[in-house]
Amino acid sequence: MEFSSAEPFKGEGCLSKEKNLYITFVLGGPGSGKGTQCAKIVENFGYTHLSAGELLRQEIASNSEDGVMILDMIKEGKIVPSEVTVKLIQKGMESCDNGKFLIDGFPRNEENRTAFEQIIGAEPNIVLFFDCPEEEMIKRVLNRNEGRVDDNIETIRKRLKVFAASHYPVIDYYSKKGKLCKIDAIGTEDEIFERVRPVFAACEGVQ
Ligand SMILES: Nc1ncnc2c1ncn2[C@@H]1O[C@H](COP(=O)(O)OP(=O)(O)O)[C@@H](O)[C@H]1O
Ligand SMILES: Nc1ccn([C@@H]2O[C@H](COP(=O)(O)OP(=O)(O)O)[C@@H](O)[C@H]2O)c(=O)n1
Ligand SMILES: [Mg+2]
Repeated sequence: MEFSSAEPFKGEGCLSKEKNLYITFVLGGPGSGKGTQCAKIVENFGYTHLSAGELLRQEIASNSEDGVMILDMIKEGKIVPSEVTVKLIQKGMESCDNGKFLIDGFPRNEENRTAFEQIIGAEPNIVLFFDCPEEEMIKRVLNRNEGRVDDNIETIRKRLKVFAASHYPVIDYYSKKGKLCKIDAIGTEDEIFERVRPVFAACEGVQ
């Protein structure tokens, strides 16, 4: 486990002036189990879960100005312009008293990463990366059954290509900073959570 950063981040951004932020980015390909494990982390460690994809889907559902553009991008498996996504994450963070956030499905590329740093003015304490083989991710997404427009084989293939092309620089960046915690995402949901638990249990004492 390459992970060292346990201190809460006290930066210059508007959010971080108001409260101690403790931010975890949760990364992994489509179907790697990010949302499933986030629910368990929330249950056990009291974090606020902000899924970038979910925030974007809510924006589509609310018929906002950007909704049509976001829907087009999601249908094609493309990454929505970072400013749009980061503003939604910012709203989610600001509307919450708790400073402990799980930011799921973000940053998906370097542009996402730098936009977060610029707009929020904070960086993550930990980055979880769920490492899962493509065939397993395809199987899980096709069985997901949540009625999502992007859970079909054609869009999954596109999303996997985007993932393969864009995630590595982000992972590498946080690995070099000693913040990356890579989790083997094969196994039952409970088995995987037992790999996740120690990461958060180790931080309990310093929050
Ligand atoms: N360890 C696991 N083994 C088998 N299926 C899983 C596992 N974890 C999650 N799933 C299922 O796989 C699908 C994708 O999981 P999800 O948490 O939505 O992944 P992600 O948010 O990374 O796309 C869901 O239907 C979920 O119930
Ligand atoms: N940071 C992000 C996260 C999601 N998205 C879009 O939202 C889609 C669904 O993201 P998601 O995180 O809900 O998907 P899963 O990995 O959970 O299957 C992605 O394929 C992108 O089109 C984005 O553009 N930027
Ligand atoms: Mg998800």
